[in-house]
Amino acid sequence: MNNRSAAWPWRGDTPPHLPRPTLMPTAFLLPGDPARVDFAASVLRDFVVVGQNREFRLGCGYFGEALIGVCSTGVGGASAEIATVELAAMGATILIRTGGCGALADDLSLGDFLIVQEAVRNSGVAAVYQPDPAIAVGADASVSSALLDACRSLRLAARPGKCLTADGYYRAQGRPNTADGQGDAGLLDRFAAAGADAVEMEAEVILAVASACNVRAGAVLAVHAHRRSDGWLEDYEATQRNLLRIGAQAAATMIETFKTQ
Ligand SMILES: O=P(O)(O)O[C@H]1O[C@H](CO)[C@@H](O)[C@H]1O
Ligand SMILES: O=c1cc[nH]c(=O)[nH]1
Repeated sequence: MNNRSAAWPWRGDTPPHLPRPTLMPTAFLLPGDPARVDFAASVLRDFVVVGQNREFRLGCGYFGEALIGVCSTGVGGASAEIATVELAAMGATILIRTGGCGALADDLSLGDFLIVQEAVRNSGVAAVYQPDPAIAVGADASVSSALLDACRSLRLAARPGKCLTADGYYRAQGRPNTADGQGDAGLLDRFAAAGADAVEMEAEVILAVASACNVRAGAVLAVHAHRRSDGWLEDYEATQRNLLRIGAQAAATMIETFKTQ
């Protein structure tokens, strides 16, 4: 018998998209790329991949005594919305995007980290959760502060700032859609004029959905590309491991902080 609800198609406490861990962490790191989940084995103790369905690869391990989950969101707002809703409904209370971005700000270099304080309003998926464009979509201040502290203690170059979440990678980020096509530098100028230090594809959605689900969320973004100098970080692996290290240290701090309050 099919007794699943179309409105909420969970089988009991099992979500329709994400694998469910037996022991559910309260804090999750959210890379876009499923391959980055496996890098967590070098950051978290006893790291185990729980499973993968579609773009959602999920694993768990320990940072000190803190149990931390890592779950890929896939590319873009639609799949990031699914991951955020399902993790929140499974009991996650802290979500930290650990992703890559294309920098716009001149003071950001390849391999630097941007700690997102706010997303410039742009994503259509985020607008479903916060329709008023005049209302800011921001990171939880305690998450941002824990991320900045983690960068400081790891001696990694980082600064707070604003990202812009695009609902596409090529034209939506001012790129051409053929190898010999023209990009749209004017779009990048408009993004920068609106306050964006960098462009990526999930953060505004995660922050907006997390807020609707009463979950604390933030984001640390590594500068994988620089759209002004046209630079591209080819040797990206160490930076991706540092993304997870920053996120894990901040998540462990958050878990400890909220345990003791
Ligand atoms: O570095 P990750 O987290 O995969 O995310 C970035 O990379 C993808 C584009 O290549 C988009 O998902 C963008 O946000
Ligand atoms: O330029 C970039 C780099 C990473 N991720 C993006 O979405 N854009």
